[in-house]
Amino acid sequence: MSASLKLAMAVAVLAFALVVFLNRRRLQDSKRTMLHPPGPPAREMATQNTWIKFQQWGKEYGELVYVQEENILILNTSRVANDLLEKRANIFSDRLVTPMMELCGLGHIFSVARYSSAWRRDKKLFLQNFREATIDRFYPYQYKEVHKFLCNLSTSPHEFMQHTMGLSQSLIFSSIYGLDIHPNDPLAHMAVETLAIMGKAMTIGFFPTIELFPWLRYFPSWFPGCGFKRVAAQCSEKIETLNTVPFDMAIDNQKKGLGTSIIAELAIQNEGNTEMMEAIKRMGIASYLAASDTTMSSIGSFLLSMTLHPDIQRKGQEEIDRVIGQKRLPTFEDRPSLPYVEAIYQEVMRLHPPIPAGVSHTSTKDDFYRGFHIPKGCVVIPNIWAMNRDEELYSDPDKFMPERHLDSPTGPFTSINNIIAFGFGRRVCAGRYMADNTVWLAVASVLATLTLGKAKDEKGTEIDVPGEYTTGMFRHPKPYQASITPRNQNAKKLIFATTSP
Ligand code: HEM
Repeated sequence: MSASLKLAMAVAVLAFALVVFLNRRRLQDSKRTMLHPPGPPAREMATQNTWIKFQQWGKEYGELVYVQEENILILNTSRVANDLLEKRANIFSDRLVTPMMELCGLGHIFSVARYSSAWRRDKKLFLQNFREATIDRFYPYQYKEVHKFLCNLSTSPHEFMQHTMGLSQSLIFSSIYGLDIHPNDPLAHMAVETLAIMGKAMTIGFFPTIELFPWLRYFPSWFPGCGFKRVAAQCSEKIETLNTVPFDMAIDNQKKGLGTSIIAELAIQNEGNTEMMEAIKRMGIASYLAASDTTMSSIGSFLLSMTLHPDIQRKGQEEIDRVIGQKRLPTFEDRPSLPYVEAIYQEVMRLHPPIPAGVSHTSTKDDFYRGFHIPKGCVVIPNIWAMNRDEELYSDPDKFMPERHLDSPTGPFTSINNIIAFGFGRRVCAGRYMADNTVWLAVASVLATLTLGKAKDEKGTEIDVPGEYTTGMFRHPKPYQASITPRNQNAKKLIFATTSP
């Protein structure tokens, strides 16, 4: 090749590179000047009750609130959530996995994992086993655990919060692994602790040093400001134990003929397939981590709502007496005949979503919506709390009012897709059919047999119930005192008949 040809080619390559460079610069500049949705500066972000702050911002800035320095977009109505997270699910289905989450060993838990082929395989496995058509395989476990819950509430009513947690935990261990794990079992304790750390690790602003200086992850835990590493190491160790111990126990039980389970059956079907075995393990731990705090929160909110609203409780009880009578406990077959009970359930899910600020989605490319630019990598927070209190959809939105569902055009028996508490699009709750059944059965069974009310002090004066909730990723009623008694002798007999052999 002649020298002049080489020179010409070099010039051409340089010119091409310059054009690409300038184009990219122009694109970046234009993106920088593109219009983002309005919003406050990052310093106004809260770490407690974030959903309430986001709701207030919604009133100030509108349905879309953008925190530019953090590339965070808050969605305050189901309309915008539907447009972005459902209709544009190809863009808005990723998750943000922060360095802290990675250190905690959460990166591969599929409920919080990145949107990838591994996630798709795990979700498929999950949906195959938790889809609506086969969800009745969990009925026997749900009946057993809810009936045990009724017994526990009758025998030690003051421990109602522990019983609610026990129900949510035992159900998942029994229905997924076939294990009878008592709430005092070290495994159950470990799971509760893991969830607590997980909630913190996923809350923006909770571990500020690692968020601000991600490279600190490479420093030892004794280094000033690196205490988060100790927390993360504990979490990751617990996750490993939760991933393997119940799985191994389930397989062992199956081999010894001590009982089967969905996990053991899947493991046997896929013996020798290491990839699938790992996916089955992940399904187990993902179920546990996603199911227990959420189910417990919903049932806890139901108990609190009945304590605070005796008139509503009475209407629910009257419907059950009228439709089912007092000679048996409610079953899933009764559900379509109990509109008021359904309305109570729907109202609990509306007013008290267990994850009020939802689980964030992340966008995988630039997008434009309503004339606004939503940059790639944007953390999208679906503020379920505000969506469920949208004044355009719900009159007097802060009021516990089951009747609103009876009066709505769709009636109380709406599609599960309309229960916003279960999230959105491709990341929608994978266990929602199971969760929906468990919470409904607990609601109907408690109404059928027990009466909740305010506890009384030694002078016979009612003890106030402030109706307060915890803050954090999961929202739970704070401890309070309640009176829980069987509705009558017949109800007592029904409750204890369920546990007699
Ligand atoms: C009342 C009970 C429950 C509520 C309110 C609830 C709510 C949610 C929410 C809000 C999400 C995030 C959705 C999103 O990203 O938009 C989610 C995800 C998930 N839930 Fe639930 N959940 C409940 C019970 C359960 C149960 C019982 C299971 C399993 C047995 C479960 C398994 C999952 C899984 C695996 C995911 C992750 C889905 C994904 O990332 O693709 N959940 N849930």
